[in-house]
Amino acid sequence: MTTRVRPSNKRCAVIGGSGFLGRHLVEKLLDRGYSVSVFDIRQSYELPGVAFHLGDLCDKQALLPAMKDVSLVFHCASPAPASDDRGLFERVNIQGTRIVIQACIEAGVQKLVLTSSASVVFEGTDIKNGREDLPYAKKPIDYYTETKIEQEKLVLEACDKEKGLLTVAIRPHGIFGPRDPQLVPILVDAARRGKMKFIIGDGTNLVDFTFVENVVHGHILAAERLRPDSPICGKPYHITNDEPVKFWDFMSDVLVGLGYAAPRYHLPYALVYGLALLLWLLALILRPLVSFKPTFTPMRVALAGTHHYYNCERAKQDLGYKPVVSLKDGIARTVQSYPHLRQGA
Ligand SMILES: NC(=O)C1=CN([C@@H]2O[C@H](COP(=O)(O)OP(=O)(O)OC[C@H]3O[C@@H](n4cnc5c(N)ncnc54)[C@H](OP(=O)(O)O)[C@@H]3O)[C@@H](O)[C@H]2O)C=CC1
Ligand SMILES: CC(C)=CCC[C@@H](C)[C@H]1CC[C@H]2C3=C(CC[C@]12C)[C@@]1(C)CCC(=O)C[C@@H]1CC3
Repeated sequence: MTTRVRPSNKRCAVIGGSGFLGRHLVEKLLDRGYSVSVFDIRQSYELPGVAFHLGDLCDKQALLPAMKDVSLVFHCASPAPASDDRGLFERVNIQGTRIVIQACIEAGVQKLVLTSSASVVFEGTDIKNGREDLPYAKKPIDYYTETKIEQEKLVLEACDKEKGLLTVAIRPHGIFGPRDPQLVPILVDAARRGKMKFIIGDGTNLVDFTFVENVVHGHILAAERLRPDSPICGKPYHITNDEPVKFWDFMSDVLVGLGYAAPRYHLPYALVYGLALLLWLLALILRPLVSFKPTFTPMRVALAGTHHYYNCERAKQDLGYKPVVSLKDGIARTVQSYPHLRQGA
């Protein structure tokens, strides 16, 4: 006779646990006494108390062992937005998420916390203090966002008290912090190539950037409050630093902190957006002959030149969320963590 071990509520799995956010989440979960299984396509570190399971999340048979005796699953895996590969995003974020949900049900997992994105409502035009009830973008800015929308819908619709699976989605925005492979490295690369001299637009557009430990805090609060009788079941939550900042001030603080000059010269938004669109079209037409990846994509120009900041009152009310690290401290800790990206290093 086989006895099924009752999943302990301190055993969890982190899908995407080798990534930037995933690893910070794993570290905090360990601090809080959880034992953690990581499921990822790669292993990027080793830590006592963490069991790694390597595989593609689209493969249910590979996923199931990572969910054995686990009551809580965090799903924070996704291909990087910069890959711009529609087929890959659809396979991993949509089909793969269906498989994650099926695996959770089969393995008897009780709670699934998805890392979604605040960008699921962003269409490239201003969002000021956006709440969770804004409609999903009808024209998402890229394939990544298009598939993040479908992914979030799938996870929230899977919330079913009768079947015993409770779900919630966290929507962070502009995550930054130590070990981030995107924001600071892209910025420094642009600065080193002399492309960070210009401010797109008048430089007053406000944006949310969120220190990674605040994003982790939001995930853990959501997981611990997810119960059959709680109002959070099947809902999305914005998690930000709750300190909207001028996009170009944030970029300047990071650049200056690393020893680079802050951007100074203004370029009209419409001109840069038009040029980025032209370059993107050119890259598309020439793709069979030459492959080049422009730094200025329409999506990046929209992110750099519009307001996009979000209200996180719902998370404060329902999750008891409050950022644990201020923007100023987050920037200082981030800058300190990249000695190899300093000017002259
Ligand atoms: N960074 C940000 O500013 C924001 C991120 N998010 C969301 O947060 C989550 C985490 O992002 P972040 O930590 O930045 O991303 P990372 O790329 O650092 O982490 C994602 C991890 O998932 C892995 N992965 C990708 N595809 C698969 C697959 N098919 N099977 C198993 N593992 C896979 C990646 O491996 P590999 O690196 O080899 O691809 C990587 O280790 C994502 O869902 C993202 O959409 C939301 C808002 C903002
Ligand atoms: C708030 C939020 C969603 C941030 C996302 C992070 C990235 C998309 C940005 C990180 C570095 C940024 C950057 C640009 C656009 C947006 C980022 C990629 C530029 C390409 C914008 C145009 C420039 O002048 C150069 C910038 C380099 C850095």
